[in-house]
Amino acid sequence: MNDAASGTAAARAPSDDALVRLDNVAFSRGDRVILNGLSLSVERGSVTAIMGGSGSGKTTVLNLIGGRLRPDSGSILVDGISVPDLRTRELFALRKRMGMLFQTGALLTDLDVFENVAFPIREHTELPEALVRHVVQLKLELVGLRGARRLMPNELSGGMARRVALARAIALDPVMVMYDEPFTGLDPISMGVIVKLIRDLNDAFGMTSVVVTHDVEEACSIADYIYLIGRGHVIAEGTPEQMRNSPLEPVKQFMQGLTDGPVAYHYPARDLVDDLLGAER
Ligand SMILES: Nc1ncnc2c1ncn2[C@@H]1O[C@H](COP(=O)(O)OP(=O)(O)OP(=O)(O)O)[C@@H](O)[C@H]1O
Repeated sequence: MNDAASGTAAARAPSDDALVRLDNVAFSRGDRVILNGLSLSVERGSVTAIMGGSGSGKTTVLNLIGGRLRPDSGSILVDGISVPDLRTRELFALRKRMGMLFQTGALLTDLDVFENVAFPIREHTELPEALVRHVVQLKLELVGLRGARRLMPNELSGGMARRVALARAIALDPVMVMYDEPFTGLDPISMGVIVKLIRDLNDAFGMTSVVVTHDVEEACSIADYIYLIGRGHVIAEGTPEQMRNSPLEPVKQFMQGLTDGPVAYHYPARDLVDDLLGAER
């Protein structure tokens, strides 16, 4: 890692130990270019944060890594495997190795905590019931909620629900977990708990974590390496310290939470005057 926060994906020396590598990825939805020449890599065993303004394409990147979306061009390798080239069954197998904690974190509302965590195990394996129970208890113990296993989702606080979702994301012992906005809507204490859990689980089990977030403080406290994306590609990258000290305006703007600056705040739209004077379109 060198010369970071300098604004290009080439800032980090290439490493053979990347679990995920995106190279020159382009992705559009209709006429709208979302990603255009995005390159990044995620080192094995690391916690890597992907930051960027709203709508900058962070969730899209996770969906591309997980094979839920296909790039228009560029390559996406996970553990050396080209994700866009996988057939459905192979993709399914790869996804078992990737835990995902979605932004909405939705637990299945009709199932209790225990059954929510058991769900992916029952879906993806044929483990005998006794072993399923064993695994679920262990996962719940890791997030401190073994005692809450018979509660229903509507009986949980936001922080507890997030922890259950985390236990579910690691139920199948994934090599990598992707977290989409894991801190959103949590009070500072619950946020601190989730930050610590993500870091501790990553380190204790030798996992690799990718965390998409807007939260600068949390990203800096949890991540080994940060990518800031905008305008379809990596604007800057570096360790938290390098990002904090970056002289680049877009990085300063983002790290200091300023709405005015080079990073676009507005979703692309036609001219305001045209909208105010023109007919609805
Ligand atoms: N299913 C979809 N259909 C059409 N456009 C979409 C769809 N999902 C996302 N987009 C658009 O793609 C762009 C990137 O979305 P994405 O969710 O990746 O951004 P993000 O950086 O994760 O944003 P946020 O932080 O607000 O969640 C946005 O402009 C969004 O409107």
